[in-house]
This record gives sequence, C-alpha cells and structure tokens, in this order.
Amino acid sequence: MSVIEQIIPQVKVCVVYHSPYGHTAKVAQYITQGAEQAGAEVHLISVAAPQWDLLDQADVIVIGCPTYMGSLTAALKQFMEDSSKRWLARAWQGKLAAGFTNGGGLSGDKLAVLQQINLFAMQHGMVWAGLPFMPTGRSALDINRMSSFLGLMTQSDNASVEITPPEGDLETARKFGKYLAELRLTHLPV
Ligand SMILES: Cc1cc2nc3c(=O)[nH]c(=O)nc-3n(C[C@H](O)[C@H](O)[C@H](O)COP(=O)(O)O)c2cc1C
Repeated sequence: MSVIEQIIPQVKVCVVYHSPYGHTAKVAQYITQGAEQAGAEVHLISVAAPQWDLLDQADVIVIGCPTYMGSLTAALKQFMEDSSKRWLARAWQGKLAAGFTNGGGLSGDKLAVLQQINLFAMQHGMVWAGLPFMPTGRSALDINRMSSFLGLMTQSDNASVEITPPEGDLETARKFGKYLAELRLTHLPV
C-alpha cells in the first residue's frame, strides 16, 4: 500500500446492472469510468452472475436496469429478492446507494424504476445519493438532459450501442460515477 493510499483510503464501488442488449451496460461502464477517475476500486457486476462477496465489501452500490413496462426488469427484481438474507442481517446498512435506468422513451416512466431502486436501498438501510447536476439543455450533448434528480436517466434509440445512448447521457453517467465515489469519501469517510 502506498503512502497516499494509507492517507486517503480507497473507496470500493460496485456497479450492478442488467442489460439484455448492451445499452444499460454501456451506461454502467461510464459510471465505472467516472468512479475510477476519482480513485475508487470499481467492480462492474452483471445480475446474471452477482458477486455477493464484493457487494458485501462495497462502500457504494450503484444499481441499474432498463425500464420495462414502466418498471424494473424481472432479472433486477430477482437480484433484489436474492439479497433478502443480507436485508435480514442488515449487511448493507450504511453503504451509499444510487440508481440508474435506460429507456427507449424520453419519459417512458423511467422515474418508477428509480423509485423502486430507491425503496430497495431504503429497505436495506443504505444511504441514498441522488444526481445533483443541473440540466445544461435537452440536446444529445447535454448533461442530465432528462432533468432527473432521484438518479440517472439515459435514453437509447433502437440502434447499435455504438451510437446510442448519446454522448451527453454517457458523460452524465461518467460524472455521476465520479461524484458518487467522491461523495462517499467526503461525507461518509471509509
Ligand atoms: C419488454 C420491453 C418493455 C419496455 N418498456 C419500456 C418502457 O416502459 N419505457 C421505456 O422508456 N422503454 C421501454 N423499453 C425499451 C427499453 O428500455 C430499452 O430497449 C432498453 O433500455 C435497452 O437497454 P439494454 O440495451 O440494456 O437492454 C422496453 C423494452 C422492452 C423489450
């Protein structure tokens, strides 16, 4: 361990996601990138293969999935239910939590997904962090173009992950990851 690491402990971040077609996974990657820029140790975890030991050790858990029928995807809900032993043991109490969702619509009822992830975090006794960035506008290059504050909303068209979600959404995701790692360090010292 370096002297700097001894002075400033490394925040451990887990980004848990479900993403059948890769768009939400791309958002998760940008959140990861941002947290890494803040010096965090970050693990990207698919709900298809949850790494429970890493989640138990995390300081920050960021959870996301596509919006399906104005709700969570079944796979993310399954992950939530599979965490119930940890809920009973209060194993994740005090960790910082945040949420994100990607949808095809501009609204698409994405808020309902963030609310469900928020409630899940509250059930676990985690500490919720919203998204604090003021929208810079509503174009594809803008930050927080959907004016979401409970968590991160991104939007993808029915096209390849190479071109959608747009740059502004991905940059918002990167900034969110950086913010969460820094927030954990400054407000809930590890
Ligand atoms: C069954 C189904 C339901 C969907 N419902 C919604 C919805 O309610 N709102 C919305 O904005 N997009 C909806 N979509 C679009 C998905 O959110 C979008 O395709 C997804 O975010 C792509 O993410 P992925 O590439 O990570 O799978 C739906 C897609 C499917 C397949």
